[in-house]
Amino acid sequence: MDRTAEEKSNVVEELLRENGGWAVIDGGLATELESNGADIRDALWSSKCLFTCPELIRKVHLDYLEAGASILITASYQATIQGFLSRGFSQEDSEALLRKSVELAVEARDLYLKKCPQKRQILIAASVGSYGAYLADGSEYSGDYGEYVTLETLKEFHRRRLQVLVEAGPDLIAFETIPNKIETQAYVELLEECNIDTPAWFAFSSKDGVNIVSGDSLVECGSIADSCHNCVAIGINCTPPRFIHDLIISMTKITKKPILIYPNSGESYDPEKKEWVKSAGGSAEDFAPFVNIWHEAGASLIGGCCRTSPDTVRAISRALKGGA
Ligand SMILES: C[S+](C)CC[C@H](N)C(=O)O
Ligand SMILES: N[C@@H](CCS)C(=O)O
Ligand SMILES: [Zn+2]
Repeated sequence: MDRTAEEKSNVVEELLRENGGWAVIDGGLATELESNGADIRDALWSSKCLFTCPELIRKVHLDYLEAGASILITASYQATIQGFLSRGFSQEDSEALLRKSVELAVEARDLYLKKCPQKRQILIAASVGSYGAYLADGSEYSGDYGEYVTLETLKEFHRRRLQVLVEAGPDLIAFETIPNKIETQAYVELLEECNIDTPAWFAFSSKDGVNIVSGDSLVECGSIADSCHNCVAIGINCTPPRFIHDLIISMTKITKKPILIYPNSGESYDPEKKEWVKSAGGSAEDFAPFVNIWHEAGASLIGGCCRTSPDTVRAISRALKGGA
């Protein structure tokens, strides 16, 4: 049965209510695909797996559900029509690959619920990575697109991709690793212009605990997201754990919507080698002891991003249940 626009927009609130005020997002999908043997050192990054090993994506989604996640983020972060076309796929096949990312997560949810004795709500969030992710040069961590990329360029870039993902029926759209104000604005305008009624979250990335990675103001970008009718949660992803607390405090000042955080391990990404490099930031396992502090500070949706694993999600889940 089709859900009404109002039912659709309440999914996050309902999940939080059912769960007692918090919910666990999954961990790094790409990271776990790599840990399972996938080679994603490629311009399409993890979205390459949509045509090379779709069954592995389904397995990794299942592993995250078994670890305690209630929200699965699809393998579409770097899946774009332009990226697939440049690899020789037709328009039709490119759109089918985008839909496939949502279908794989839905299949994992169905498989999990079939064998899970305790039924629980599980949401599918369709990942939309930035234009910088598509460029495959790590520019989602700088937000520097040069002077020729305009608001209109970005809207044109994302428009059909967003429509196809929405038509595949996810519960949510996850705008992730948003690096700058212009792309935030592009997403908000597209949701409106395309009459999309699927709820969305806006997750920004930061490398200083104050602003988002481009240097644009978190307060300003968060407020643009907050004023968007579709927006049901705002937060931070793929950011070192040591910055998270201050960022949550900043966000509590600009929104009453649920705050989400899913940090990375604190390592740095080398876009040329497509490898993560150890830094003083520590390891993913280190952040589980902080999740209750982050929850008390105002975050209600908590998970992990790059270089986190089902073990991270298990530890987050245990900590929030009071077992850490
Ligand atoms: C979130 S980053 C690690 C994704 C990969 C990057 N866009 C690249 O293509 O190198
Ligand atoms: N959700 C993405 C990473 C965003 S930085 C993935 O792991 O595939
Ligand atoms: Zn990440």
